[in-house]
Amino acid sequence: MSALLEVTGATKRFAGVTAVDTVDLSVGQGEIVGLIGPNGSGKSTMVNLVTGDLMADTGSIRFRGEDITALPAWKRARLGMARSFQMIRLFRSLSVSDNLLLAKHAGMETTLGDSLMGRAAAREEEERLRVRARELLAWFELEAFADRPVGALSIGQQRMVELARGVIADPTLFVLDEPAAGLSPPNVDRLIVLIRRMRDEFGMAILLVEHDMRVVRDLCERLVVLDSGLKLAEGAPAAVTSDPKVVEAYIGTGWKRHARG
Ligand SMILES: Nc1ncnc2c1ncn2[C@@H]1O[C@H](COP(=O)(O)OP(=O)(O)OP(=O)(O)O)[C@@H](O)[C@H]1O
Repeated sequence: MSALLEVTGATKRFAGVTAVDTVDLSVGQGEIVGLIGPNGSGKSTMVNLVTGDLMADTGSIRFRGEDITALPAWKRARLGMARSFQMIRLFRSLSVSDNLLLAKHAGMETTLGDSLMGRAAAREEEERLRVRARELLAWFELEAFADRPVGALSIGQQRMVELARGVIADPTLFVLDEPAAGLSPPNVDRLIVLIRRMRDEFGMAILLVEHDMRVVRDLCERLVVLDSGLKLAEGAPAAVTSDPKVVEAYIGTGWKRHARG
């Protein structure tokens, strides 16, 4: 069976720096794959190549059997790709509920859709969307915050809103860029449970960039390690995190401490 996502030989250079160097990466249907590596190893660049926020200089990307190498981010989103960002990107002055509704609208051809469906049908669609947003807010235990501006929420709650905002688009692949960043240990525990449930209940595959080794080891079925833009290792988390060349790449970065913790 072909992979859901198949990146072949992706390369991205920035003035003198090869941030990602001929990297292959695949994610299967419903699989949770972790992308790890020391600071500056190319993880964010790789994620941006997958989502279309950056275009690869060379290499190809296939998603759901389609060549998406030249597609912009919004077209990849429409094909079923969602993402979260390292620095949370939400509309801080808008309510939690409106952030979800806007996310779904961004994936719909609203103007064209309205005229094609007629106003009654558009209203029905709007109502369906509101019901789905309420369901998801309950799923993420955010109902009590539905009408609050996002900016008034804690970082942990904002991370949950980001996840809900991705899930409302019904993605087949959700790309998460450091979802545990800035979370307290109890919130990291909760995040691990929720991400696994997202995959199990909604059937989506997850590509995860993460520095927190507990998250990576608890959640991921496969790890891909980058170092200086190159793929250094790939495999099951236990084998990869004890691989001497992976440990060596991380020496001096503080990761060994996390890895043992
Ligand atoms: N827009 C850019 N312009 C120039 N150089 C860049 C740009 N983006 C990334 N780089 C460089 O590419 C390399 C890889 O960076 P990238 O952010 O992808 O690494 P990372 O593994 O995500 O790092 P971190 O773990 O610190 O987030 C680094 O040397 C970085 O300085």
